[in-house]
Amino acid sequence: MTEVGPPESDPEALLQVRDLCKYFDNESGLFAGVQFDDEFPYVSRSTSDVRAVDGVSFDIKEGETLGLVGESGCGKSTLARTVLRLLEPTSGSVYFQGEDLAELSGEPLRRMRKDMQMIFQDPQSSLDPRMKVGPIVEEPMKAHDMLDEEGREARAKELLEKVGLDPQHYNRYPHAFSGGQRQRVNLARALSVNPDFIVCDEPVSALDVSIQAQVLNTMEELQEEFDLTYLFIAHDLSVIRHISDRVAVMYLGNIVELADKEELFENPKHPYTRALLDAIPVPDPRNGGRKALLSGDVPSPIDPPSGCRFRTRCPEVIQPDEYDMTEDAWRNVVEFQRAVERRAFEETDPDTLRSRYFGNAVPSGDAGTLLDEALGHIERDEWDDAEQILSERFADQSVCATTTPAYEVPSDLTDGRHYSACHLRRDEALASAVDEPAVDDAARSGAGATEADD
Ligand SMILES: Nc1ncnc2c1ncn2[C@@H]1O[C@H](COP(=O)(O)OP(=O)(O)OP(=O)(O)O)[C@@H](O)[C@H]1O
Repeated sequence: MTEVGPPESDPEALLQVRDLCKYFDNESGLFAGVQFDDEFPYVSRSTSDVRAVDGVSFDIKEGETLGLVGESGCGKSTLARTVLRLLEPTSGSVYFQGEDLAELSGEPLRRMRKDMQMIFQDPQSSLDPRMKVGPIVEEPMKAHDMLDEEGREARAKELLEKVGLDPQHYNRYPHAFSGGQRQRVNLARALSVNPDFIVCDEPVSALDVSIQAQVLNTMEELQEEFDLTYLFIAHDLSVIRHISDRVAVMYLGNIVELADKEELFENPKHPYTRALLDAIPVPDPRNGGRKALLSGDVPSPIDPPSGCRFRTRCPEVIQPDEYDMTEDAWRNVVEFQRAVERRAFEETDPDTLRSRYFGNAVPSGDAGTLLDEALGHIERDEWDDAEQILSERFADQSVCATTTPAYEVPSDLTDGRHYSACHLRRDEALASAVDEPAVDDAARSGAGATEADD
């Protein structure tokens, strides 16, 4: 396990998450996923764990909204549930108001949970259709023995009004409300126990765009009025931009970038963040609606890439030190290696492949010899051998594969900190650490980078 989140912790933060991991066993059965070794103790770690959250660290300050964004399946919901200890962490720690949640159980944990509420994506299924909305809002108060019956009803009505609903609708059933209104009922329910912190897991994703902004505005007003702190999860960057103070970008179980909102959107430092921003739909249809999308699939969280998780799709993966290819020749090698790995073509003739993939720049020297060997294997239909040469001698030799990146870089647009898990930022991180030697240990010693351990 390797810590790959922002390294420093703010002791004043409301929530401190440190090196948090949540792995799921992907198989069932007595010996499923267990590897047998020749030596005692004979059994080592599970080989089929889904590493949904793998070494995540961040803080959330009181009163702020941290946006958490990433593609479907990157681990956002698992992270949220593990932070709230609805899921037991595999390792790592979560401190809330200075208390280690792992140390709590029974009544103290229950009390702490009152201060940490969650709102889910689907307002339809999170409301019991057989219950009227008044009692739905009162339910958490009842569970925590808050107020008497009359007091709870009065508070429920007051909260319905605060979230923008008619308190007269206390006796209506959820089906009588629209999607946006149902999400407002969820908000009222979460607020009923007077929490400090709310995890909002895609709360507006199921709503029409026109309704989304209204619900987001209400959430901002409530934050102000009730001194709330939000962890706000969304895959939609425009929603994240609307509501967040700071933004964390997640990819395959890791946080790859974290910065103030303005800094992140205007000055993204991680190629994955840039790719996400480039994929935002462009309103002008003459631009084709969307700009470049990421190529390739997200790798499996069961066997994630070593080093930087994004390296197998990264357009800017770094050339191994041992070669001295031109920028174009290296890009061509990367593209060819990925095409061979995906078996993206059937052509086997070396000259045709050379002109198709290396028209503008062919590697020379040792790299050229290796490429010739790989092309020879393809000509003989030995695809696995070609793939092995290209992966082992090129992709796996990159610093992006051998070392896990974790850098603190200067924030150009705001006073906040800017974390970027990308080796392209190493020099920047080191230079800023030299300017301000006391700032951060993580930006030294390979700027927090660690040898890949997988
Ligand atoms: N109970 C589970 N058992 C095994 N794997 C799981 C379990 N829950 C989640 N996963 C896997 O963990 C990874 C992260 O899932 P998670 O739902 O946290 O992602 P997400 O970013 O919230 O996605 P989405 O936006 O689609 O909800 C995925 O590969 C998912 O298949």
